[in-house]
Amino acid sequence: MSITKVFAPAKVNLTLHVTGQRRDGYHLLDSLVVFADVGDRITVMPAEANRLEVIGPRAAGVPTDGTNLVARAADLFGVPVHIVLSKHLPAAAGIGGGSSDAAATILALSDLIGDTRLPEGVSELGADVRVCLMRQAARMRGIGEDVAPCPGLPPLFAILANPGVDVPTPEVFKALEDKQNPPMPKRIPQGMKAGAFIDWLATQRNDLEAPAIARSPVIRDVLDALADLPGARLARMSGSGATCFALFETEDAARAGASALAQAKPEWWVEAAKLS
Ligand SMILES: C[C@](O)(CO)[C@H](O)COP(=O)(O)OP(=O)(O)OC[C@H]1O[C@@H](n2ccc(N)nc2=O)[C@H](O)[C@@H]1O
Ligand SMILES: Nc1ncnc2c1ncn2[C@@H]1O[C@H](COP(=O)(O)OP(=O)(O)OP(=O)(O)O)[C@@H](O)[C@H]1O
Repeated sequence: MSITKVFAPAKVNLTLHVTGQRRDGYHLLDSLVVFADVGDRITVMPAEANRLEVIGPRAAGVPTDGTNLVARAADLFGVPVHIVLSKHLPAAAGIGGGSSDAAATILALSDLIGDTRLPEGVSELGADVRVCLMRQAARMRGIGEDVAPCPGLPPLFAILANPGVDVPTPEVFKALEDKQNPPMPKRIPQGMKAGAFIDWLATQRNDLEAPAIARSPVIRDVLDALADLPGARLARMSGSGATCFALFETEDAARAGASALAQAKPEWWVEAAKLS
């Protein structure tokens, strides 16, 4: 066994339609999910006993004990490992930090032990873990367990912005008044250029945006600031927030916008990213 390094990309919900609620309280979703080229990094090494180190610019406040999703994912394999988690994504931010870290840990351990079969208990780690294991554009339905690749989308240039407020996912779902909303159309358009695809995305929704803004009004400020940037074609919240994204037709426009926003709002987390 040797050292394995895996990137854990930010997950972005380009759309998030809440279409119903199950008896156990979990919500039914229809979401178009893509992944960014910004994310956390996981290094896994064989060890005598389990050990987890959390380092990096966004490590503060992230659990370092057995509750970290990385530790919980590693436990599913029953093999002692030393894991270094380098946090670059804000936590409790709607971009799947913990879920993507858990998925990356599963991929790293599968590689280390040379067995690509998924262990029991993956779904219990979180609703977003399945889609994060795919690491490519996907349509996610059910409560998150029904994931299908969604090929043929154009690469999108984006800014991700988070104002620094933690938004606990259960609170946002609970505050959603109307749980029965229309799904996305049966077919998601394929083969479109970025501009036309962004126009189509604008006809879709994130149903958690309103309840998240009601709880944390600063999210409205983030959306407004993103929408005002030159060349921004669409601003929307990801997941249950508070991270929002703006989409641009060119990489230059996204990079220029990210620099301007980071300067105007130094207390926010702001990153230019390519989504695919
Ligand atoms: C909002 C999304 O980020 C969209 O991608 C996900 O659905 C949430 O994924 P996650 O953070 O991995 O969620 P989990 O850790 O499994 O669930 C956190 C809480 O969110 C609520 N939850 C989550 C997923 C879902 N389909 N319905 C829900 O109602 C439940 O109250 C649950 O206790
Ligand atoms: N590896 C991890 N990184 C960040 N937070 C973690 C991790 N493991 C456990 N946590 C805990 O999980 C909580 C939720 O963090 P996470 O970054 O997964 O956000 P999220 O908004 O639920 O993501 P999602 O987009 O899937 O809804 C944090 O407040 C933190 O206490």
